[in-house]
Amino acid sequence: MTLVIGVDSSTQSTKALLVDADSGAVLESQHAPHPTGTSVDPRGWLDAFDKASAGLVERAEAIAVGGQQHGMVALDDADSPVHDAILWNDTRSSQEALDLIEEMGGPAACAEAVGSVLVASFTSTKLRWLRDHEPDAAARTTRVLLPHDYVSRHIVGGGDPFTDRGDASGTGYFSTRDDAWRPDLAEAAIGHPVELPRIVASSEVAAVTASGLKVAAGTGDNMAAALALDLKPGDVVVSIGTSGVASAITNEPVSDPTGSVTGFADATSRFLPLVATINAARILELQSTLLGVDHDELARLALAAPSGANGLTVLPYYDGERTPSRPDATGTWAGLTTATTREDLARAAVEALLCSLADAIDHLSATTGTSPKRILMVGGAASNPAIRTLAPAIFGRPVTVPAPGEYVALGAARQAAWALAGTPEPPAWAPVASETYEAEPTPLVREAYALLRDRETI
Ligand SMILES: Nc1ncnc2c1ncn2[C@@H]1O[C@H](COP(=O)(O)OP(=O)(O)O)[C@@H](O)[C@H]1O
Ligand SMILES: O=C(CO)[C@@H](O)[C@H](O)COP(=O)(O)O
Repeated sequence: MTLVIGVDSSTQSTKALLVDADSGAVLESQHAPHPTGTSVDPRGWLDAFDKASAGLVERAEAIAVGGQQHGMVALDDADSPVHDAILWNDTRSSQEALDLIEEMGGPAACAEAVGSVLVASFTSTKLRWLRDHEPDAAARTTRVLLPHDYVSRHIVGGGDPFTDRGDASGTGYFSTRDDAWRPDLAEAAIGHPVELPRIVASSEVAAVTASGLKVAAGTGDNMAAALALDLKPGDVVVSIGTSGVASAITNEPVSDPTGSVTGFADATSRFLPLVATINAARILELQSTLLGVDHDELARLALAAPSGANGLTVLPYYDGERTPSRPDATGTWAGLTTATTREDLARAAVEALLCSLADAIDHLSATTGTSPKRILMVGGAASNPAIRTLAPAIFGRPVTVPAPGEYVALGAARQAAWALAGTPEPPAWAPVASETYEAEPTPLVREAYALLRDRETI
């Protein structure tokens, strides 16, 4: 049996899967936590990789890493980080995003140049922040990597760094349309030329370790999930991890001058327009903590309350928000009374998360011009019974939930198997088992949410 490893170096942890390259069957799975916060020492991810892959690496022929998108890993000429990695969900560079957009000629010109209108998530805005707030660190920066590139290079043990078009398209210095770096934009962001990783196709081996392990290009986590789920045009994936995401595959690049939809490339030769929110699974985590319950009890409470939570509505932009672009936002609760119950509080939190994701699906449909034929739901919080039960009601459509699994890591494993085979198309693996949930739509919940969303302006 030929074995490959797929890795997900995500916001909260590293997950590693040992997978049969021919069938896609997952044989073993391990994980290790990441340092917490939105600005972290990236070497913590290397330690997590070492722990999560221990005992698996020796048995595999190839490996690939899917990683949280956008994070800035700025290195000096000795390959040491000049600063903590600033992550996709750190909003400190929101003003820098506006400055860069203006320098590029406005939102439409920016979307045309790099596929997306910049927000604080994009790597280039973090480089500009470094230039203006940590000039010594910026001056020492010779090379800029993305989180997954940094882990891949650790696996190889040095050498020329590499990445792929999918993750590169989230930097703000890559042209999705032309499929090429825009080194001029990286230079404009940080103030001097920097070395960028070589771009490698998913079907190629990027490097080979001293022990003979083949390392594929790797990609962004959302691109890896698309590869695992074998997405086709018309499918929409909703992912509920630290970030909330709605994404779809298109054959042509997408450019949205309003900035709601980012025009990413995927890990094949197609495109992955995507809407991302900063607040997702943590909305439920916060609610569980405040109520003093675990995930299952939160679900039980939420399902025991009526639709609309007796008039209680939450705008869940707790940590600032990216879509809509409200970097300074905090959460807002409306409709609390002395009759409000614990059940209502749980229900309102679940409905808020789903309404935010329903907005994301609507943005995606409006920009791609197609309504979803199928909605797939993955990510840590997709296993929550209240999320599964209420998602079809809030989205107004059936929702298909693949069997619980690490789909980013599985997509990375499929890329590793693809690079090993060197074929024009990825290996054909059996479709993942899934269950479809249906419910009567509850449009009044979305109407109440939209009123609150549009009433608040920060
Ligand atoms: N049953 C559940 N109900 C709600 N949230 C859950 C459940 N299981 C896991 N989560 C949440 O999912 C998140 C982790 O999901 P994951 O997709 O691995 O995130 P990331 O990729 O951002 O690291 C955590 O915030 C965790 O609390
Ligand atoms: O910023 C984005 C997408 O543009 C996020 O989706 C990150 O890629 C982090 O993903 P998770 O760790 O939450 O899965």
